Amino acid sequence: MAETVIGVIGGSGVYEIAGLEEAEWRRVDTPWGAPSDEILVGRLEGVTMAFLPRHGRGHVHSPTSVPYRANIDAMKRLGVTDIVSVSACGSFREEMAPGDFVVVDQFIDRTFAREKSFFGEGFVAHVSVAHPTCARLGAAVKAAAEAEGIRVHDGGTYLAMEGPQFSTIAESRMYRDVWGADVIGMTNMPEAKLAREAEICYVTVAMVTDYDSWHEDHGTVDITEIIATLTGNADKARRLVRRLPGLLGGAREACAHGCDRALEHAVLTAPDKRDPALVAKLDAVAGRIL
Ligand SMILES: CSC[C@H]1O[C@H](OP(=O)(O)O)[C@H](O)[C@@H]1O
Ligand SMILES: Nc1ncnc2[nH]cnc12
Repeated sequence: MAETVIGVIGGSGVYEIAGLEEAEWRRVDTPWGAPSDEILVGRLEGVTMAFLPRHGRGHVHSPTSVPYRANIDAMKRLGVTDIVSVSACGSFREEMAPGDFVVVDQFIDRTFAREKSFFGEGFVAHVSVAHPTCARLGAAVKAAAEAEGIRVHDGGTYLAMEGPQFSTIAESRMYRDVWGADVIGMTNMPEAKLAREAEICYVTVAMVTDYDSWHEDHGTVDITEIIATLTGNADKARRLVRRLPGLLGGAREACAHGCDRALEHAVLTAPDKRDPALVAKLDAVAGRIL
């Protein structure tokens, strides 16, 4: 059995978590550049946790400029086995109201200005993201939310847009009525895809802040209202996170859904054709199969 190391990527409004023992902010260098910030590493109920504020403390990185590859690589270097992303989102469903949490299980990736893979020329690999989140981790975060009395929806499709502007009314209606998305945000892609490439279990807890711009009774998206809702959501998120060590435990078996073996048959480039420079950069992400 391997040791569980829980990684938490905090989104807008979630820039720290309190209560970790032996906690220290650690700088982690990666071949993909610097992560969004230092990573807070500590222990909770005997389980190691690593917390990274996605936008950096002080909210420095835009959704487009977040160094997604460096963030996931840094988590891997720290031994993280399970990543929980806590992210603000807009809602396309009446019943997914501001203040509710949604355990996301599908994505529509509409981002277009980001590096989306660790692999490429000289080391080509294709992983499956048909099931982009880990069902075991999803069950744990749902249980954690319920234990904290948070209204939580089990399953939902997250549309990842490029941003930083919010959607037009026409886009908002199309995402909801034609594409069937449930929530919208700007950051969880390519993060989820990169976590899969790095063989780390990943799940998104989407924290609803607004009804985007489709809802006739709620007007259009308004950043002031979002920020007001964010504050309450962030506190709930921190309470949810504190429940995770108890639910996941300190030791873990191989993931039943195969997230931790995603690279098993994924690499197509013949060993003698691989680019040594790229292989060197993959020491953490693909170290298990190299
Ligand atoms: C706070 S408004 C929009 C901003 O919030 C979300 O960030 P995150 O996913 O990191 O919580 C959304 O994706 C946008 O980046
Ligand atoms: N309506 C929205 N669209 C995109 N990202 C968001 N984050 C929070 N609300 C959002």
